Amino acid sequence: MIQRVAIIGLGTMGPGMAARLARGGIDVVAYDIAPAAIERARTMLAAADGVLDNLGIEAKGTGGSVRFTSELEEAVLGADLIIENVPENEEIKAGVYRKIEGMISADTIVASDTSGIPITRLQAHISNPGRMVGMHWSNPPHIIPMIEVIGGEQTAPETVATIRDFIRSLGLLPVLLKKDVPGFVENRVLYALLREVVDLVERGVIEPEDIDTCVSWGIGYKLAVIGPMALLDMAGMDIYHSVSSFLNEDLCDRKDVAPLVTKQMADGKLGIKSGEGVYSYTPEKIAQLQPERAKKLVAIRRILEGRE
Ligand SMILES: NC(=O)C1=CN([C@@H]2O[C@H](COP(=O)(O)OP(=O)(O)OC[C@H]3O[C@@H](n4cnc5c(N)ncnc54)[C@H](O)[C@@H]3O)[C@@H](O)[C@H]2O)C=CC1
Ligand SMILES: Cc1ncc(C=O)c(C(=O)O)c1O
Repeated sequence: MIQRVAIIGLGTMGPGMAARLARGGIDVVAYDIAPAAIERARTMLAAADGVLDNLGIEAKGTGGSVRFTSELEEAVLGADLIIENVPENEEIKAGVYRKIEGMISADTIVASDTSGIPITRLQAHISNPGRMVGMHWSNPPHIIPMIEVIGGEQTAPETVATIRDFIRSLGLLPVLLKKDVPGFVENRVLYALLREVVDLVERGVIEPEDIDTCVSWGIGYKLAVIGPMALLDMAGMDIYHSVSSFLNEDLCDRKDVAPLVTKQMADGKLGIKSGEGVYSYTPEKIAQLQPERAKKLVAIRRILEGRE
């Protein structure tokens, strides 16, 4: 029974994850190497809690708790589950595993929120790899209920089953992968789409604002209700066969990072986190955008769950 969870890493994903776990009655101790991240996380946690109220997510039992600490050992002491949530860099993740394995019992489950580093690779950096599993949340983690569960080659079946059941106990949706592939499933689909989108903008086929409208109000809107495999049945496999017979060979299949992305990185234009990316963001715009997006995601989710 998982009752106490340690979250290591409080950046984009950590605070929302902590809020959602606590709402599920879990006691969370959250740590970050950067004190500023811990302070920022306190504000983000409060905001996420407000969104969970708007989502109508009731606290389980008497509700869980979230405590922040700047001491790694305090975070992991007595934890039933460790969620590693540090930058998408294998060496940084490996460093965390090396640090904590002397602090936790050999059978404490260590779950990585990695976006796509194969769990089999991460397992090479921890003792008793059978207790390591992928637990890939989606951003924003307090709103998106689907969590991918990925076993590496050495992950014990009972580890996968424990995390699957834990996610279900929170009222969330575990999706179990049959194979440990780079990017897992959600990000392989997302990155195939993003590769095509960036290519179309880069080639001057369409403006960023217009492709956002096209995708959000076209396939994005549809896919929220009708999954891609079900969409094949709705469109007709014959249509898909005909169109893919000429279109597949024309789709972007680049194996490198698009120049547009490389330039944005070189210019420090990372997006909301740097104030400018594809679009520009003032602090006021950011303060308005995130609750506005949360409100829309909440409304859509209520409808998709048949609660409206
Ligand atoms: N940003 C996103 O949309 C999503 C990210 N992920 C994955 O989750 C993980 C975390 O992603 P983000 O929250 O976006 O990263 P982030 O870069 O926003 O935050 C990472 C946090 O980890 C902290 N950190 C760095 N080294 C550390 C260490 N050794 N010990 C403790 N804390 C340390 C940093 O101070 C920072 O606060 C990554 O593996 C990422 O791929 C998963 C789903 C969505
Ligand atoms: C661009 C991008 N990359 C990774 C992830 C998740 O791992 C997300 C997301 O969760 O939305 C994303 O948007």
